[in-house]
Amino acid sequence: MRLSVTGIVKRFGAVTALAGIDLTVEEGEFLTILGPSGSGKTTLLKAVAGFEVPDEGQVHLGDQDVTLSAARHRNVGMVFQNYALFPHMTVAENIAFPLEMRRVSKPEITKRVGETLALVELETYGARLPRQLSGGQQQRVALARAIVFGPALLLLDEPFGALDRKLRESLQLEVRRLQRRLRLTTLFITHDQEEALIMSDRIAVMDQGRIQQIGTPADVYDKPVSRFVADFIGESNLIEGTAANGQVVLPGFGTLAHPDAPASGPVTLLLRPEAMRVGAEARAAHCQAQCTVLEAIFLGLSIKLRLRPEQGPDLLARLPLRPSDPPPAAEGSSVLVGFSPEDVHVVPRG
Ligand SMILES: Nc1ncnc2c1ncn2[C@@H]1O[C@H](COP(=O)(O)OP(=O)(O)OP(=O)(O)O)[C@@H](O)[C@H]1O
Repeated sequence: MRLSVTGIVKRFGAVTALAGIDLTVEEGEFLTILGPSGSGKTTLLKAVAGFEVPDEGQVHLGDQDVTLSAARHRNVGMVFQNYALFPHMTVAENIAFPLEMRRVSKPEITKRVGETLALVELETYGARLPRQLSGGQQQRVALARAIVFGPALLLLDEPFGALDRKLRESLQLEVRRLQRRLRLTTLFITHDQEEALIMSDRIAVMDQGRIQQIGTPADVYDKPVSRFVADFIGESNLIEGTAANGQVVLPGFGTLAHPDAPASGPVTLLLRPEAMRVGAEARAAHCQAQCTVLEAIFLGLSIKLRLRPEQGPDLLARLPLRPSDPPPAAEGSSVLVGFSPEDVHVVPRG
């Protein structure tokens, strides 16, 4: 079901946790709230779930205003970081619990628990206790319990936070597959930008109780609307310049004409490490500078270079690597580094 949040404000004493949030999650959409610690993600999720009453604003699920409804009346499934399974109940009993609360008949419960166990690929685990499962399996049980009753909305609060990297990656894909298959409207919270980019239809980037930008993963990565978003998502080089007479002057790199640059005044350019041209490739670039390679970090499929130009801050470059490629630059050597207008994004000033 469609979720819409309008004008939500929540204060805790002098702290404004949410400073006016407007957000719509379309039916079947996977929307991620991404933001640093303290930005208001959990408070927003609680207002949607019904654990926190906002000071201002409304929450609608479909056509229904649920702003003041109790959590148990909202038909919302939830998964948190710390599993929160009932330790004394078996896996099957845990999954049956929301159905029992809804007074579903015994045979129907047995049927639905079986189906949902199969969905999360735990068919043979129904009789186990949570402590007899791995962390990843427990999280799949928590997911099964959250979806077994066919919720209108699924809320996920850092559900993979406690898992190791490999398990986290496989569960991310599994949850996404399941969410797509069931067309579950999903609101997902994370502070992990990589996870947000992998999983989401859209990402809302939050800071200080406000949504700074909302868009597809490609939008927020390629066209951040502010310095904060550019810096928070992915690795970035932010280069300061000054616009005058249709040209941006970049100390040490020369000048660049860019259609999005202002006519005059300060300009911040975003240059992603993978957009940087190094060595022979830099020769045809509009802007160029000789840089010292401070560090060359081998990453398997690519190599990351930390570069020091004669003027301005250090820069990062990431170059793809094939197994037969010779190392592109040694630490301590000097390389030509460059970029052209199509490689950069002008970060709006706000
Ligand atoms: N019950 C509360 N009483 C007082 N202040 C609170 C309460 N809950 C949250 N806050 C404050 O509101 C702000 C937003 O907190 P919130 O937990 O929503 O952030 P978050 O983005 O989820 O952070 P994290 O990623 O660390 O969980 C913070 O400044 C926090 O200290």
